[in-house]
Amino acid sequence: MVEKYDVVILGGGVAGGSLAHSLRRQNKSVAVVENNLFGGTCPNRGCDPKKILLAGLEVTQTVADMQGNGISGHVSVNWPDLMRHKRQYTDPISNATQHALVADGVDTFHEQAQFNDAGQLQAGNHVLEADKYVIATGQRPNRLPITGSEYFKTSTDFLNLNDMPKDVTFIGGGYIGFELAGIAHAAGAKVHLIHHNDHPLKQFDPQLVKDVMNHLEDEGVDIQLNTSVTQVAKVGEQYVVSGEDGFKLPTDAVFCTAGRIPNVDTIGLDKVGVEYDRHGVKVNDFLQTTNDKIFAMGDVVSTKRPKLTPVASYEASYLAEYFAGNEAKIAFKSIPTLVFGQPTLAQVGLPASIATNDDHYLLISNDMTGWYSYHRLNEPLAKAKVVVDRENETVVGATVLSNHADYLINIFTLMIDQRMKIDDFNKEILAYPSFASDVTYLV
Ligand SMILES: Cc1cc2nc3c(=O)[nH]c(=O)nc-3n(C[C@H](O)[C@H](O)[C@H](O)COP(=O)(O)OP(=O)(O)OC[C@H]3O[C@@H](n4cnc5c(N)ncnc54)[C@H](O)[C@@H]3O)c2cc1C
Ligand SMILES: NC(=O)c1ccc[n+]([C@@H]2O[C@H](COP(=O)([O-])OP(=O)(O)OC[C@H]3O[C@@H](n4cnc5c(N)ncnc54)[C@H](O)[C@@H]3O)[C@@H](O)[C@H]2O)c1
Repeated sequence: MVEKYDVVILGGGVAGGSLAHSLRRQNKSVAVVENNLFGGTCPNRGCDPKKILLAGLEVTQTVADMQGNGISGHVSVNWPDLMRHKRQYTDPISNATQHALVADGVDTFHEQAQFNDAGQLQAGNHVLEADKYVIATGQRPNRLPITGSEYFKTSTDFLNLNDMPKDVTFIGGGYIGFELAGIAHAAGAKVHLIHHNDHPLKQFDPQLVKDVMNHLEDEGVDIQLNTSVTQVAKVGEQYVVSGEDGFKLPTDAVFCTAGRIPNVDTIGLDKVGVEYDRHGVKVNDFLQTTNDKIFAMGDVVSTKRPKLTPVASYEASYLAEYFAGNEAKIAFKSIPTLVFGQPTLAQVGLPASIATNDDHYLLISNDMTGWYSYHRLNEPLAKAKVVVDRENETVVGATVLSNHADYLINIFTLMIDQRMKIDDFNKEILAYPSFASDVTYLV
């Protein structure tokens, strides 16, 4: 029997779940098909569990920074306890998310979703038919196609490690490689981070990336740039990572952190004429695919924009409005991006480099390390670069490196999106002393 809906959503992650709830508020009949954990990557195996495990780094680093400044005695991470702390949060997520959908009147299917030859959606033994379909199947970890790739572990494995190995290696210096390297180091592992060229974290300000790397190296993390890994072999209980020019590294665990690939290959897109490339499903300015009944949103979309949770939610909100009859094109706002750690590196809007070649912009750089807010906890690194549009007297870009860069970058994001005049911002009465009140000294 064919089950009919207004909208069927493939993938019950951040984007899929959020759209389903919004569509129920419009009294539309909705089904969500999820083949793994409801809630998707972010709360189960991404942002949230990662940030809980980062607590280990935050606490140990803060105590270390404060030695001799009123704090004595070191603390260490008990990984199994920290993992239990994480699981207390993550274990209930999938069931709770599915129950919330069901309670809202959404039909949920715990099945692999795939289009069939008739253009309907097959979900196990169920055949679902809808006026509109939305692909929100996200991404999965990339496995570099080298000899021994079967030995690779992924970010999902890392976020579920029962015990922290003594020596761990990450291949790929992107967001995930850097964030997990910081967590593993704080948990007591000897950490190696191997990157194939000389610009890891290529989306970020190169000088501040250098500061992050110097800091990690001072802490004892081994960073190998310009090293292409060609093989992983199992030797006894260990693994040996080999690369060009005789590179050899014995280690206890190898995590492939060399990017993520969109889940486009197993959902029958060719049967319904939906085009995609290696970055994901191709969409127009209405998030519509090359089949006008089928839309796509979130990480699975082919785009150069950062693939992040708030972007997935934003696209879900856009589609809810579009399906309600508001047919404006999607317009993106500034997207702040962060590499969480101690320090955290955060960026939004135009990069600092733009101001070096264009007189239209003024670059204001500050080393905030000695400032009150950072002196308090004796933070070793606190820097900010703010790009100002000279004519309009507004902030158009910012990069921040500090343990609390996430607070500041959100303030700069608001200033950019609201096109707030710097003078107007400086007239606000903000709680003092706080990171936000420091912004007046940064612009
Ligand atoms: C380790 C890690 C850390 C991250 N940290 C951050 C962070 O700090 N901040 C941030 O903003 N973003 C972060 N992200 C990115 C963030 O998790 C994603 O941008 C977000 O989850 C995207 O939401 P989505 O709904 O598009 O995809 P997902 O949340 O991945 O949801 C897609 C869902 O579709 C399901 N699915 C796939 N194929 C099928 C199929 N054939 N049938 C049925 N279901 C299917 C999947 O199981 C999944 O549940 C992180 C990601 C990772 C991996
Ligand atoms: N804090 C956050 O917001 C956050 C955190 C984690 C993940 N994410 C999201 O998840 C996505 C995926 O993260 P990611 O770190 O896996 O991807 P990424 O694209 O950021 O980084 C992958 C890195 O691996 C490198 N690489 C590629 N091939 C390699 C090779 N053969 N050898 C060595 N290095 C190689 C790339 O040059 C790149 O620097 C991000 O783009 C982001 O959207 C966000």
